[in-house]
Amino acid sequence: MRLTVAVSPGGRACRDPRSRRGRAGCGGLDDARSRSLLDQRSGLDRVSTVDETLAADIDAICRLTGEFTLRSGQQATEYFDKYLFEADPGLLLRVARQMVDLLPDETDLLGGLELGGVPIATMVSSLTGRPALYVRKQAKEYGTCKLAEGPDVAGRSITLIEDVITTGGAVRDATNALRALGATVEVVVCAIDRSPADQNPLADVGLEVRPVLTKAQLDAARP
Ligand SMILES: O=P(O)(O)OC[C@H]1O[C@H](OP(=O)(O)OP(=O)(O)O)[C@H](O)[C@@H]1O
Ligand SMILES: O=C(O)c1cc(=O)[nH]c(=O)[nH]1
Repeated sequence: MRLTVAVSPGGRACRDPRSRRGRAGCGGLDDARSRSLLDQRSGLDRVSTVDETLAADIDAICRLTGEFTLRSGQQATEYFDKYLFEADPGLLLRVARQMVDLLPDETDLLGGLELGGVPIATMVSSLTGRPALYVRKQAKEYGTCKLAEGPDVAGRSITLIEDVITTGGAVRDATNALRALGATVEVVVCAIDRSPADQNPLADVGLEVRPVLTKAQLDAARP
């Protein structure tokens, strides 16, 4: 089943993405229809295709249990292996389509964070026609010596594209680095936000987090 709904722009601060995502059955998305919906993206009203089983499908393929050390140094008994959805072309496309609706209109560049944000940013770039940027953890030490690979970032508005947010540390580092290069960075769109509910882990750097899926949604989607 495919549903089409009208939504208003905004992110974690001004709308609850849960309100437009459910759990019950949904088949594949129609390419021509989605393209035509994307073409309508302008102004304040957006029309989205709701993917009702995305949370369940992502959870089923990505959630691992065990003992994991996270990037932040935290210990966890669960880990969302984003590469398991990114390596699946259908799932990657479905996540990217949901991200399209979360993008601020003023986005100049889609900044995919190394490594897991890169394939997502590339897919979103392909869907929207907006250029991608590939943001390294550290600048290369040879060749162009760039941290952000792609177009020049000075004076551009960059929306960050991330796979998973836990503490927000990786996104904070990228935000600070890009701002130091002269970019405007105000929003991060992520596939999975597993940070504590109802807190913005990036409020300290003035960044709005717009998740496709939260940990609570993934928990709720479990059979
Ligand atoms: O919000 P944080 O506490 O910073 O944690 C989330 C970050 O940790 C992972 O990075 P990692 O370096 O493991 O990812 P990669 O495989 O994408 O390089 C993930 O891809 C996020 O970038
Ligand atoms: O915090 C992390 O490092 C992290 C958590 C997670 O669930 N998945 C991931 O790729 N990284």
